[in-house]
Formats: sequence, structure tokens, C-alpha cells
Amino acid sequence: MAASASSAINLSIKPSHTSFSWKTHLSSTSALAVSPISGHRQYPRFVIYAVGDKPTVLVAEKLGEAGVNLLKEFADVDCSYNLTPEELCNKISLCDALIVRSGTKVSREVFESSGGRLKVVGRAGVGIDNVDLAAATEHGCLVVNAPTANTVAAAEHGIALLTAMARNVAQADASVKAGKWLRNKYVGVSLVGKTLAVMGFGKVGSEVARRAKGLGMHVIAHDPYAPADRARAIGVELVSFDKAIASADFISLHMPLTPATNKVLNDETFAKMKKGVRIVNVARGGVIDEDALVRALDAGIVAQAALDVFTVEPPKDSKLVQHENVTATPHLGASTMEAQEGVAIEIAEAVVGALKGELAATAVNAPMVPAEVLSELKPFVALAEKLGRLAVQLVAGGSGVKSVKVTYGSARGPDDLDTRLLRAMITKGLIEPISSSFVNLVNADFTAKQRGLRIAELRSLLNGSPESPLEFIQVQISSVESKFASALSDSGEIRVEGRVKDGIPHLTKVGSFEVDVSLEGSIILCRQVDQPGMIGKVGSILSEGNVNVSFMSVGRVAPRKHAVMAIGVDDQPSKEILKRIGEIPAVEEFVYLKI
Ligand SMILES: NC(=O)C1=CN([C@@H]2O[C@H](COP(=O)(O)OP(=O)(O)OC[C@H]3O[C@@H](n4cnc5c(N)ncnc54)[C@H](O)[C@@H]3O)[C@@H](O)[C@H]2O)C=CC1
Ligand SMILES: O=C(O)C(=O)COP(=O)(O)O
Repeated sequence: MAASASSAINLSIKPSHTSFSWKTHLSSTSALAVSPISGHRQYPRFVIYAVGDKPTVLVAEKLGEAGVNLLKEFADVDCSYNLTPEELCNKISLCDALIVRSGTKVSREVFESSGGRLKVVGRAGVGIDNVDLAAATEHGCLVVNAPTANTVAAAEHGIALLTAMARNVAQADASVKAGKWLRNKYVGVSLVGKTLAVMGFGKVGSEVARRAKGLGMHVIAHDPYAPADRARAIGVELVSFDKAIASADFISLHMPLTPATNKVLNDETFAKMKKGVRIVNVARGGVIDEDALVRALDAGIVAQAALDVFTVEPPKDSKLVQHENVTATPHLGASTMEAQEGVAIEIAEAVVGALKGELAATAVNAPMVPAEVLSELKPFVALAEKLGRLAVQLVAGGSGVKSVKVTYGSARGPDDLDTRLLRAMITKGLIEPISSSFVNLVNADFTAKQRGLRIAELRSLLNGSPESPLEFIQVQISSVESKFASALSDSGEIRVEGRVKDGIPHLTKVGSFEVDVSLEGSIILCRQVDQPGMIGKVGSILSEGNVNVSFMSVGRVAPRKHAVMAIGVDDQPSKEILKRIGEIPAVEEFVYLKI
């Protein structure tokens, strides 16, 4: 029998180092642990606790003291700044979490070098363009960021650059310090009544807009994803990209660096701008084609630029930063005392939470499931994984599982039930017993795809009360042979179905047979000719082997015909005991399944 599942391999996030001792906090039948930090989400089996040894967190860039102290309460903290990429790769295999700011490239090599130990990357700030998210996801590593604590700091820096640029503050300051007094050279431009185009109307962009309105500017914004009511509430008109850049006297950039925004300001778009436009960038250097900006400055299309961020930091292109119409700061947007303390605490809490198995609200590469939805789904999440485990153990050795159909029976409408977590747990149940992969919410879909496993989800809309999110979950594996023929449905798929009863997952259907056995411990499924005394016979063999029976149920087609007996057992029966059950003359087939 191929069943190799045990609670020991149920860890989704598990260390690869034998010297590092962790144990599951949950038994294989527990669902969700109680979160020590309220308001955070916890996922079953993703919860791990250190015994003796603490996890190690590498802080690779300067982090506020409050955050470091918070980390130290839970982990060994290694603050090593200015590591070369090679040094980072060498160190990472000894670390469970890594915290960075914008100055560290967390490349695919970093994840590969971690040997599976790195479980969380915390970005102490907003932009995650320096983290290879695809590689993180493929390695089952959660990425969290701290998206809110530096918003105001970045917006204030944007306004500081806007006003300083308009009044030549930096250039005038340098000339005074050089002993000059050039009152005519540094005549500026006024902001009041001018049009400011905010490109990217998110957290920072909207705060910049609010402040710019306070300065008497006419503010428009371009953001293809921003809700119009948010803009309206601040008195900002959302416009197209072309309209924004063509009508602006000032342009302030606040979008993330993505393939779509890479070099979005370039020769072509500069040519569409008003002559003499002024540009502020506190977003990411990569959203501007820097060579094109130098050309636009030289041509007078762009009168001035104030830049906090550069394609390569520190910038190599001295032509741009040395340009007399450019004001430059060394990526200082988030650098206020207040923001850095806030960011440090925000990221430390998220990383500690993630190491404890909670999925922080700021996860970047995992689906977010609101806490209230999670608490409702809790018992079904356990059921989902167990059904996946049972179904795959019913597959006869050698036949590859490629196509799985999951049916959720629910009285709720399709939009009222978020099944991502259930699908991830079914995937985990299907894959882990037959592979060395570990599957969690981060990598479930990726791992399934990589193995060529297609999971189709269907809804069966039931009448009844939508109070409970689900009535049943059915898992079917098609195009495989089963080692327990009775598990095949009429249409030839392996089929198991379960329900939650009094908060406990139950197996309620195998193939076409109705059974009822709680999914705790392990299960023996046994098809026999329905006749008196069978329960007694099997029961007494098990008791002779000192195997405690927790549950027994018989499902039959019709009296005195075939029946399937499902027996829940607390202990693993020996081979000898299983053999004796198989030798009972009325037993036609049987299988032992670990849950
Ligand atoms: N210089 C610094 O130290 C700091 C820089 N930042 C950067 O500022 C930027 C904005 O940060 P937040 O406002 O916190 O992020 P956010 O996610 O709240 O806002 C970004 C906005 O950009 C929009 N957007 C996405 N693609 C767009 C496109 N093609 N065109 C126009 N808008 C688009 C999004 O819809 C979103 O509303 C990020 O790049 C971040 O990395 C943030 C903090 C400090
Ligand atoms: O939060 C962001 O996106 C920033 O750019 C801030 O970067 P930093 O943490 O100061 O390196």
C-alpha cells in the first residue's frame, strides 16, 4: 500500500536542516491554532513552533530599533548590512527569514541558495521590485511588505522635492555655500494655479494630491486601477495617460515599477508633454528612461526634474545627476525617523507572524483570506486536505494523477464562497503523500501546475440555509485505476466525499457507497458480502492486534449484497493483522489509508 502520509510530513513550511528542530504544533487532525496576535490569520499545518532553537532572521539593511527588538523576542537576529550578493547567498541557507529594504536584490539565486530553509522575506517598505516574486512563490517562500508606515514620509518628500525644485532651493543653497549671491539666476516658478498630474493614485499619490491641493494647485491624476470615488473625494479628476502628461505643468510619479510602467516616460512620451514641464520622481527610477530624460532636459522639454530614485542606485549616470536642472536625493522618501520606526515594527510583526504560521495581512504572493471567512472555513479546510490525502492513496501505484475534479456542495451563491484555501489544502493532500514536495498556500497552485495536475472546481448549488458555507466537498480523480475498486464511481472516477459534523470532518461517501466515519487517525475500507457477524469478526482481529477502533460504519447497496465497511482506527495495524482481515472469506477487497 502506497500510503506514506504521516503527521510528520504535514508541515507546509519545514526546515531542511536536520540540526534545526521544529515540531508541528498541531496534530494531524487539528485545524487552526489560536493566534497569539489577534487579528492575524492562521492557516492549518502552516503553523510551526520552534522547540529549543529559535528561528534565525537575517536583517540585511538598517531597520529601526523597535523592529529589531521585536524580532529578538522570537528569533535569533543577525544584522549584517552591506552584504555582497555572494555573501547573501552564502548566509541565506542558515536563515528562516530575511528582511531587506530597497538596497538588496533578493534574486532567484538567493532562494535557490537557501536550500528550502528561507520561509519568509520581509520588505521593510512598499516596493517589492527588488524581490524575485516568481522565484519566491516557486520556493514556497512567503513575501510580506510594510505598505503603510512610510506613505506619509514618501508623500512629504514628494512635496519637498516639488517645492524645492520650483524655487531652486538645492542649487541656490550650493551657490551660497560656494560664496555666490545669485538672486536673478535662481528666480523660481509659482505652484499656485498650476496643474499637477499625479501618475499612480495609490497611497502615496493620493497623499501628494491632497497636499498639492492645499498649495493651491489644480490636481489631475492618472491611474487605470484607482476608484473614481476616491479621486472625487479629494477633488481630483482621473484622466487618461496622454491627457495627464499633455496638460501638466508638473508631473509627480507614484506608480510601482512593473513591466507596464518600465520606462513609461521616454522619448515618445516626453515629446507629448508641455514644453517646460517639471517632473518629480519618488517612485522608482526605472519608470523613467534616464537617457531620454537627459535629452528632454537638454532640449528644454523638461525644465527641471527632482529625483529621489534611480534605475541603478547609487546612480552611475553622472550626466543626469550632475545636470544643473536636476535636484537629486539618495532614495530618502521613506527616511524619516517616524516612518522608519513604523516600517520596522510593521515588518517585524509581519515576519514573526509568518514564521508562526499566520498569514500577515501584507502577504504579497499568497491569496488573502479575510479572518471572518477563515474562521468559517476552518473545519472544511481540514476536511479538504484529508479528502485529498484519502483520494490519492486510493490510486493504484504507477497511475499518474493528472485530473482532479472538486465539487463544493453549498447553498451559497458562487460569489459567496472563497475556495482558494480549500483548493490549496486539497492540492497539499493530493501531492504530499506521493512526493517529497511540501505544499503551502503560497506554492499550491504553482506546484500543481508544475506536476501537470489540473484541479477543476465545480459548485453544486443546494437548497437550504446558506448559514454554513459548505454542505459537502467531493474529490474525484479521473483516468486512474484504483487499488480499491469500490472507490470508483459509476463513471469510473475515484470518488470520496466528506462533510463536517459537529466541527469534525467525516468521510461520508466512497465510490457509490454511503459511509460515515470521522476522519481522525486512519481508516480501513473493506468491501464484503453483506452478512451478519462481519463487524464482530473484523473488530476482534483488530482488538487482538491491540488496535483501537474509533468508528465503524457500513454502507451497502442492498441487504445481503455488497457493503463497504469503513473502520476508523487510532493505531496502525501490523501487516499480519491486515493480512488476517484480508483472509476473512466474505472480504472481497480492503485498503488501509493513513489520513
Ligand atoms: N522613494 C521612496 O523612498 C519611496 C517610494 N515608494 C514608491 O512609491 C510608489 C507608490 O507607493 P504606494 O503609493 O505606497 O503604492 P500603492 O500600491 O498604494 O499605489 C500605487 C498606485 O499605482 C497604480 N498603478 C499601477 N500601475 C499603474 C500604471 N501603469 N499607471 C498609473 N498608475 C498605476 C496602482 O493602481 C496604485 O493605485 C511605489 O513605487 C513605491 O515603491 C514608496 C515609499 C517610499
Ligand atoms: O518603500 C519603498 O518602496 C521605498 O522605496 C523605501 O525604500 P527604503 O526602505 O528606504 O530603501
